[in-house]
Amino acid sequence: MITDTAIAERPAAEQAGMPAPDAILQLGFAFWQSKTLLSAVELGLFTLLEEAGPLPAEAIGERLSLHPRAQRDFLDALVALRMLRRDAEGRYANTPETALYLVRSRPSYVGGMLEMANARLYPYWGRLTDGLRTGQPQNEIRDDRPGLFEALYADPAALEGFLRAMTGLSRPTARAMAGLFPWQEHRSVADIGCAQGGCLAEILRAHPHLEGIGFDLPQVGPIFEAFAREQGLERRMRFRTGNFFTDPLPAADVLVMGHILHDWDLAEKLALLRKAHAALPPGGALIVYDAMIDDERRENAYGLLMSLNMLIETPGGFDYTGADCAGWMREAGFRSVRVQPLQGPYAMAVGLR
Ligand SMILES: C[S@@+](CC[C@H](N)C(=O)[O-])C[C@H]1O[C@@H](n2cnc3c(N)ncnc32)[C@H](O)[C@@H]1O
Repeated sequence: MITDTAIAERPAAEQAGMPAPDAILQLGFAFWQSKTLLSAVELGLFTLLEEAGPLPAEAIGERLSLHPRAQRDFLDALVALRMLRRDAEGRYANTPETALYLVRSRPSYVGGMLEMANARLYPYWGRLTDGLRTGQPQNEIRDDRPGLFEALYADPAALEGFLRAMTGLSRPTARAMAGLFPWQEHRSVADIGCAQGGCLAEILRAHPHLEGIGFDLPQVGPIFEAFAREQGLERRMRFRTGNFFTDPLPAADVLVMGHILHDWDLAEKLALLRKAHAALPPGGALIVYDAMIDDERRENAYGLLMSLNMLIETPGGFDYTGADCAGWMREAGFRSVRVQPLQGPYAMAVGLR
């Protein structure tokens, strides 16, 4: 995006031999693009276009109750952002990417995460400066409510939205993990803090010899079980209720902790790693995955921003580098610890008991 100011400033900057301000301005206004996409997901635009498209602006406006003043700019902005296509007759349609990932009925849908970003993270990130000053969460638990999961899970719609969001977020990483870990050497896997079960389903589908357990808080059980049935995996993935701080972890050859350690402070992270070590049989493995920050803390902007998201969302959580994680795992007793990239900003740390 090039703003008017950037256009006016660039020749002046170039003439004076100075760097142009474009990158700064684009980053500063990146929320315009982001919120336009998030509103399109909230409105179900991509799903509508898949079911009834291609459609002209007026028809979309009518179906989604958009004000006539907003219709064309909203849709054409999405064309310019490469999220929609417009044909010669002025009808709008999905791109191959939005058709695959932003249509609600598709198993490849990643919009659950964007729905949560729109409903929760977008307003809470508006208070980032308060979080930076106070070190306190800026979400539902800002006013001393018990904890993130207790607050979320008290509201069934928020619970379902959050769990669906986790599936959207973790599916590409789970797919990479399904291909990059030697699953053929193991028979069972337990996903600790499994949410809806999206990660487990990807692993089990790729490796038909494996049996899986999803371990999570009791409120998650019915949603996990419904998802397992939907995936046709109800015989191979079972739910075990438990609290990973106070209850024993399930027995399995491989334990997975995805997006778990980053929710907690250092003492809690170490307690979870020790507990995983104690629960595994000799030769068993722990896989930790997160948007691990590069060891120099210079490159993985997503991982670093995810850590700021933990500042907004939790009392003590933070993201960490692969070297941090490997060090903690060794401290907890794991051997042969290695860190391996998965996809995008994600990496896994694997350690053996
Ligand atoms: C950020 S989500 C990660 C979900 C999933 N592993 C993934 O990567 O998509 C954290 C999960 O941990 C679960 N959880 C939080 N506290 C827990 C506890 N004390 N015991 C068991 N599960 C817990 C939550 O219910 C949620 O499903």
